[in-house]
Amino acid sequence: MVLAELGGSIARALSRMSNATVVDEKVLADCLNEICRALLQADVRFETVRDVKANIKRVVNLDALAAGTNKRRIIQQAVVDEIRRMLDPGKPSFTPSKGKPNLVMFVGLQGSGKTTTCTKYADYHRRKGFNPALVCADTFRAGAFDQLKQNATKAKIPFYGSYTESDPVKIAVEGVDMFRKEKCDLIIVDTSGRHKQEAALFEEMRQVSEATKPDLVIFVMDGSIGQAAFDQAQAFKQSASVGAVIVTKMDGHAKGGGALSAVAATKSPVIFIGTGEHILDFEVFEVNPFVSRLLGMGDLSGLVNKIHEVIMPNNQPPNIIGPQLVEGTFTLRLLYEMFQTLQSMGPLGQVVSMIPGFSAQFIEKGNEKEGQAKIKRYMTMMDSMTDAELDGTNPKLMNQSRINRIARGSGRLVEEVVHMLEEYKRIAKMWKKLPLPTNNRRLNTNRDIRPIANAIPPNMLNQLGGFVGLQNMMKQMGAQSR
Ligand SMILES: Nc1nc2c(ncn2[C@@H]2O[C@H](COP(=O)(O)OP(=O)(O)OP(=O)(O)O)[C@@H](O)[C@H]2O)c(=O)[nH]1
Repeated sequence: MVLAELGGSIARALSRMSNATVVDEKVLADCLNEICRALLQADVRFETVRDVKANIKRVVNLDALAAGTNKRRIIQQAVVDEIRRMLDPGKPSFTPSKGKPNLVMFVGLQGSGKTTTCTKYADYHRRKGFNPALVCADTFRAGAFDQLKQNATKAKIPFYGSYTESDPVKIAVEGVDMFRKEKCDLIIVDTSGRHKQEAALFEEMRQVSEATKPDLVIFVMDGSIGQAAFDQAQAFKQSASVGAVIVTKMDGHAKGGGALSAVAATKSPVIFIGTGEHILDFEVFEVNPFVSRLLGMGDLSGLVNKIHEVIMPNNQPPNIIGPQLVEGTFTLRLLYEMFQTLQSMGPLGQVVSMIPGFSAQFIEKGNEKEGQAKIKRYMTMMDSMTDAELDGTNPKLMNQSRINRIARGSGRLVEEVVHMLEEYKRIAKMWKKLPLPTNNRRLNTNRDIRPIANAIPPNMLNQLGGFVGLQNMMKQMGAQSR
């Protein structure tokens, strides 16, 4: 089960519970069983799943809830909180700060994706304004230096290594000295891996670490090993004072959820995840926005960041979050305009899951072409709608004869129109649920929310209750500023 499927299964279980006529013990038990099954399938440890279930049950005591309490919302919140808790090590990581000589050492087993990840990490920080450099202290694997050299050259990042020197400590010290003199503010040392955890590997890591004194040791781990990540992360943490973890190969692997929760259980913070072989297949990992995206609840701050950071380097954020909300209603026209903007934005997969209502499954990684085609199909069907239908707020408007006409007009099947309308209703429902503003004026000047407010069109911002409304909404969605 890939991550998107795990998120989809949990979201479906919640939606079934939400749609039940009466929420009683049986409905709650069915919902929890379904969620536990999905977690176990993603290779989350049995003990963790058992705790997740027990904690939710403790919070949601249906008998003790006063009449009129919104049980659905309480269950949903309890589930979201528990998934977040499961992935949260409760410990922040060291983060490099600009202008200081930050030194970061990468460790991990052979083939975990360490060398590839070093370059992704360097490139990510360069885009954030750092001046990074790479040192290849992997003298164990023949070809390691060539690989780093190739990656670094492609990414235009300075590198240091040697074909002849066999002492990793010597190379590390020389490389670090050289880049310190060149005033690089993020020096990344790639160390050797081994096929398995063994004394020689840990001894080499200890020596390189002692000689260079890194500010942070990052352990790179292959996410496809699932819950086995617990033992591996624990062993590295104890032997190499690991301060942060990067989990790779989270694309298309069944056990990613298990790996993430297992690492959290060792109280090591996961700071990034690798989602492919390309240099940009690299995502910041923060628990709250990650869980929101996983469950199709969106991640507005991540979305705006992405727009600023990668897709629109000319500083002109596109109007993706909502061209105009008509009297607070999420209409088909709004969805159409959102699709229009999305189509002009290039790589879709990562971005789409940040929009509330779209899960990672809407456009799966590696299936972007199919995702594009789906959006095109939806838009063709919407092109056959009247203005009244596109702007309509009455759910009964779309009767059978209108659906038949739209299918005929767009050359698509009736079932496809029905399916598109169902998707629209689901997304609109999610938007309706976005927490609404309160009048807390004290929060008016939070500069972290300002860039997001700037990226949202004025009419939309008004609908959300202005700056303060947006601020409250982001807080309640659990989004964090980055
Ligand atoms: N699908 C996928 N492949 C990845 C990811 N990260 C790395 N890889 C691939 O995994 C393989 C191993 O990566 P390397 O960077 O060579 O691994 P390494 O840990 O440096 O290996 P050693 O230098 O031998 O210790 C390469 O083919 C990478 O392209 C990822 O996030 N997703």
